[in-house]
Amino acid sequence: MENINTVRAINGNHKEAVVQIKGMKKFFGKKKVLTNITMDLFKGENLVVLGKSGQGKSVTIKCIVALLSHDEGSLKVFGQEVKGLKDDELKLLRTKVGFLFQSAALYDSMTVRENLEFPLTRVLRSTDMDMINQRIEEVLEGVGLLGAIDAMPSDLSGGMRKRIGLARTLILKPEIMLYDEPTTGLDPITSREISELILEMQKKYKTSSLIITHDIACAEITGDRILVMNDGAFIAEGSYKELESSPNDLVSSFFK
Ligand SMILES: Nc1ncnc2c1ncn2[C@@H]1O[C@H](COP(=O)(O)OP(=O)(O)OP(=O)(O)O)[C@@H](O)[C@H]1O
Repeated sequence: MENINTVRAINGNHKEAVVQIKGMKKFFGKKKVLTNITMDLFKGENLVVLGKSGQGKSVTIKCIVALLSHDEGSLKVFGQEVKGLKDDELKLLRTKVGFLFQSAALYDSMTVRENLEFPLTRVLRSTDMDMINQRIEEVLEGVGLLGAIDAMPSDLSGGMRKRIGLARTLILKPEIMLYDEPTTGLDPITSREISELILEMQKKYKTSSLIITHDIACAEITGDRILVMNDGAFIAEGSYKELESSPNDLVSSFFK
C-alpha cells in the first residue's frame, strides 16, 4: 500500500488525530464488510475516502458515530474508545460529530427556518429564541440561502436542499463533519458547487471532515488527502496528484 504507514498530515506537520481507527473489522453474519480499517483523521483536515459502491464506506462512517458497532479493532473519537461509551456520553459525542447522510431529507411539512430550529430545540434543548434565530441566519448566510428562510423544501431545487441539509448539520457547530456521498444525485455543476461549499464551510467552521465519495471531482476539490477503499480496507493513500499517477490499476481507474 502506498504511504499508508506514514503518519502524515496536511502541510507535512504532525497533528492531533480526532478520529483514530486501528485494525477495525465489521461483519454482517458471515459477510466481512470491513476487513481491516486503519486510519487517522487529523484536526482541521478534509480527508476523502474514495471507493466504488458497496466497499464499506458508509459502514465505516456509521461505526464512527456508533450507529453500527464494529466487531474487532480500536475506534477512538477525540481519544475516547467509542465502544463502551454510555448513552449520555454517546449523545454528547453526536453533538460534536455532525453527519450528512445521502438520504438526509428535510421535513417537507416544515419551512426552512423550522427545519433548522429542530436540531437546536431537540438536540441542544435550547429555548433561547435570540440565539436560535441568530444561528439560523448565520448558517443560512454561510450556505448562501438566507433568502430561502421561509420557503418550503418542495420549493427548492436538489442543490438548494443539499445546502439546507448541510446548514442543518452545521448549526450545531460540530467539530467533526462526516459526509456520505454529498454530491450523489446532483448534476456536475451543482456537484461542484456543493464540493466548493464543503471546502468553504470547513474553513469557516474549522471542522475536521471525512468525506466519502465515488465522485472524483468532489475528491479533487475537497480533499487535502485521499484514502482509496477496496473490499473493506484501504489500498492507497495520497494527494489527488499522487494518486492520479498511481501504478495500481484499481486506484488509477478512478481518474479515467
Ligand atoms: N445493516 C446491514 N446489514 C447487512 N449488510 C449490510 C448492512 N449495511 C451495509 N451492509 C453491506 O455492507 C457492504 C458495504 O456497504 P456500504 O453501504 O458501506 O457501501 P459503500 O462503500 O458506502 O457503497 P454505497 O455508496 O453503495 O453505499 C454492502 O455489501 C452492504 O450490502
